[in-house]
Amino acid sequence: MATRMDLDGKPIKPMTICMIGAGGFIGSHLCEKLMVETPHKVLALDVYSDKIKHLLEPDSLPWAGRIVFHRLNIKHDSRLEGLIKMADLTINLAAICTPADYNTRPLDTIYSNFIDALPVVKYCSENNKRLIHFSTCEVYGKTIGSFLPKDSPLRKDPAYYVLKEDTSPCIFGSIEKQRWSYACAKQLIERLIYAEGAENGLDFTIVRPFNWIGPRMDFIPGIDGPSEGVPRVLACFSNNLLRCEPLKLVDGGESQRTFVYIKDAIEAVLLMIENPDRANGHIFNVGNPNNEVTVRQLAEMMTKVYAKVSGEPSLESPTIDVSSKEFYGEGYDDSDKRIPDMTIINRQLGWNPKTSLWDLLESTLTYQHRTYAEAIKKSMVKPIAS
Ligand SMILES: NC(=O)c1ccc[n+]([C@@H]2O[C@H](COP(=O)([O-])OP(=O)(O)OC[C@H]3O[C@@H](n4cnc5c(N)ncnc54)[C@H](O)[C@@H]3O)[C@@H](O)[C@H]2O)c1
Ligand SMILES: O=c1ccn([C@@H]2O[C@H](COP(=O)(O)OP(=O)(O)O[C@H]3OC[C@@H](O)[C@H](O)[C@H]3O)[C@@H](O)[C@H]2O)c(=O)[nH]1
Repeated sequence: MATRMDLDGKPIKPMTICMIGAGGFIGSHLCEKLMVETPHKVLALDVYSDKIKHLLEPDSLPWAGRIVFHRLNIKHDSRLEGLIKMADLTINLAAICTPADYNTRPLDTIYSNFIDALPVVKYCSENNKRLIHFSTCEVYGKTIGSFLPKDSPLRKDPAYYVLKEDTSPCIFGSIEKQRWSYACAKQLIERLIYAEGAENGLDFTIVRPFNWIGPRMDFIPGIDGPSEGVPRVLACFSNNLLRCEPLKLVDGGESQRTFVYIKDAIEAVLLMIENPDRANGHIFNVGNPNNEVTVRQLAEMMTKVYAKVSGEPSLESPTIDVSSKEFYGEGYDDSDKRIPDMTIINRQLGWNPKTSLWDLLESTLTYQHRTYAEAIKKSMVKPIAS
């Protein structure tokens, strides 16, 4: 492998990375990228390894020995500090991060996103180790524009909705709207990390992902996850399409999101890993401002793309409305609009997303169809009554 150069033309020394939550959606893509394109070593920590099995076995893989899986729960495992000490850099991805949990399991959500991350920050700070911590675009909460009258012309002014790391406020709903338990816990851990940087010199980077999507995201209920489980929207809609059911639009599907392809986003993370002088001390939005849709438009586009990749006709009524109370339960609330400002990541790392929403849905739904269609068909064949 040729020596890799950083953005300032300096050779990059191979490093050891302690990746917590390596077995999840983002972790699996990051591990893959690090194994295929770099000489870095990964200590991969998670309670699950299914999504990175293809990187761990067989022993004949070209990167064998550069990735080692440690099955552990960071809530209670004395090996954590030792593994952080063995590494040059720690990346913390571990979290409960599906909205269906925020209002129904608020304690687990707060513990997972704040309390369980505390020792990771502490061990990094005490041992002078660099930390890349995964936060979320949800820390912005609702836009300022959402509080303006519906017909206010100011709603069209980007100053009222574009989300900027260093100037936008964090606006959450009331305490009984437990949806915000996640965003609030993430915000407090960001503040703690920032304070460790300011008071104790911790070298940190905070990542705020804006709806990264792609293969291996979450699970398909009843196939590789619980039948009653509610994953994030990509997997919910994929599940509906695979089962030829209408896609459920929560509260009319009016909320807006920008979606970025996981492979584009992982490029940004690799730049952070390999350019510490440019990434340390920064908070980065990572998203694709050009891929904005309402959830209803997402449903319509996914329906069209799925018909194309599966060769199956779409339903006559491809969507159905459902209230948030019915779908998520009491205490749900929503972010209205999420457009990331890209100035800081562009200036520091020169990163820009490349893939259009149509293209990323085409590759992702091709994967979903190839991976799940047969299993779904089998699960839907009802046993004949004797
Ligand atoms: N995917 C996105 O678009 C997105 C958006 C915003 C923020 N994020 C943040 O990025 C991070 C990763 O997200 P993801 O989409 O890969 O989620 P994910 O659920 O697929 O991955 C999280 C992983 O962490 C592991 N984990 C959780 N608690 C653990 C513990 N106590 N000990 C060990 N492992 C534990 C889980 O088993 C899982 O494999 C999270 O912090 C999430 O909040 C993701
Ligand atoms: O079947 C569904 C699922 C979801 N939705 C809607 O689709 C939108 C997106 O829902 P997602 O489940 O992807 O989650 P959100 O975008 O709200 O939050 C996510 O954002 C960033 C991360 O921190 C987390 O991964 C998650 O909190 C929401 O408005 C939700 O109400 C539907 O209309 N139908």
